[in-house]
Amino acid sequence: MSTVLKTIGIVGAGQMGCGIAQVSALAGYKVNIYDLSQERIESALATINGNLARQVSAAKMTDDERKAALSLISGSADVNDLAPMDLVIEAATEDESVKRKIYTLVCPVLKPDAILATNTSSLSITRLASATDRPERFMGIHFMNPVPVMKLVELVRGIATEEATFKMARDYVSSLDKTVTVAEDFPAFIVNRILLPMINEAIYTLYEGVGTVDAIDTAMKLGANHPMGPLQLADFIGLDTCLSIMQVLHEGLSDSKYRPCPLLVKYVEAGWLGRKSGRGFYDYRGEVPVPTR
Ligand SMILES: CC(=O)CC(=O)SCCNC(=O)CCNC(=O)[C@H](O)C(C)(C)COP(=O)(O)OP(=O)(O)OC[C@H]1O[C@@H](n2cnc3c(N)ncnc32)[C@H](O)[C@@H]1OP(=O)(O)O
Ligand SMILES: NC(=O)C1=CN([C@@H]2O[C@H](COP(=O)(O)OP(=O)(O)OC[C@H]3O[C@@H](n4cnc5c(N)ncnc54)[C@H](OP(=O)(O)O)[C@@H]3O)[C@@H](O)[C@H]2O)C=CC1
Repeated sequence: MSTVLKTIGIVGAGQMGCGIAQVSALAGYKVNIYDLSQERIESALATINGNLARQVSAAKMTDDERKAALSLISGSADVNDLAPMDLVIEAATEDESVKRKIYTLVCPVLKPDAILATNTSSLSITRLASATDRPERFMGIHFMNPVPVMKLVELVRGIATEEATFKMARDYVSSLDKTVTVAEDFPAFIVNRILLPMINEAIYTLYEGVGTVDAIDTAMKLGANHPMGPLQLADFIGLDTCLSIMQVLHEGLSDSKYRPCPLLVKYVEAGWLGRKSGRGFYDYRGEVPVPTR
């Protein structure tokens, strides 16, 4: 555990917020999750409990460890409950206007010396920092999905981020037994600058009829040794998040090679967001995922 930070606030009880809460509690931090509705919080706590219970069943953790971790996590739809937190990590929807509104709400509640971080996949840290009252104590702490499994965390400084802030974030990430890589504040940083164009190209490959969903995913799993096919991974990340990242790359780098595939745009417009909405390139409503094209 970090010697300075003891309490972690999380904004956004989605898939990333749950994962960050889980690994933080397992490392001994007291965690408070904030989201818009109590219903969302309850569902997040149930997800975290389910993940920990699976670890207990697989004899990877004792039931006492599960209980100890759960006892460190609380959640509420009252933003004032973030007031005592030393570090608050915003993991809400990948939409700049949503994040800006959250900072307007959260900053007045926080201790003056609290650190505010964002788990954004792509947005400018410097620009997000300008919507806070503490650009020097603001930075990107970018976890990968699924958080409990993936070893990497990208750290991204904005132009105003102080060295003390960066060091505290690095110590926190190391205390979770994760590996830090440092990225400069460019659109989508390192992992998504490389990964998302590959996923977008896989969607173009489907759109142009080069292969079916199954053919494309099998090709990349068995032909390139990827643990998930690119369309399966897109569904796992969330197609809304994939589209937002491609839009940030396209606009931020002004290069047509990052143009989001029109099929990706259509799926998001249809509300087909991948696993989290029950349908994306696969249909998740049955026993096993079924390719939709
Ligand atoms: C968009 C961004 O901003 C950045 C990103 O995150 S990009 C996405 C990066 N992530 C990836 O690329 C993931 C690629 N996929 C994989 O690595 C693997 O398919 C996977 C680790 C997700 C699953 O691996 P697998 O071998 O097929 O499955 P499985 O054997 O069931 O699971 C392996 C472990 O992961 C855990 N796991 C799997 N999915 C999980 C989830 N959603 N949440 C928590 N734990 C999970 C399992 O419990 C299991 O743990 P143990 O080894 O302790 O038992
Ligand atoms: N998915 C991925 O693979 C990765 C995502 N990220 C990044 O992490 C962040 C979260 O992504 P992810 O967890 O996948 O997204 P999800 O859609 O799973 O979760 C987002 C959560 O934020 C909540 N939310 C929306 N608006 C507000 C608000 N104003 N106040 C509080 N909570 C709000 C949503 O609530 P509701 O559903 O009610 O709107 C939802 O619970 C994004 O910035 C994303 O880019 C980073 C790494 C990997």
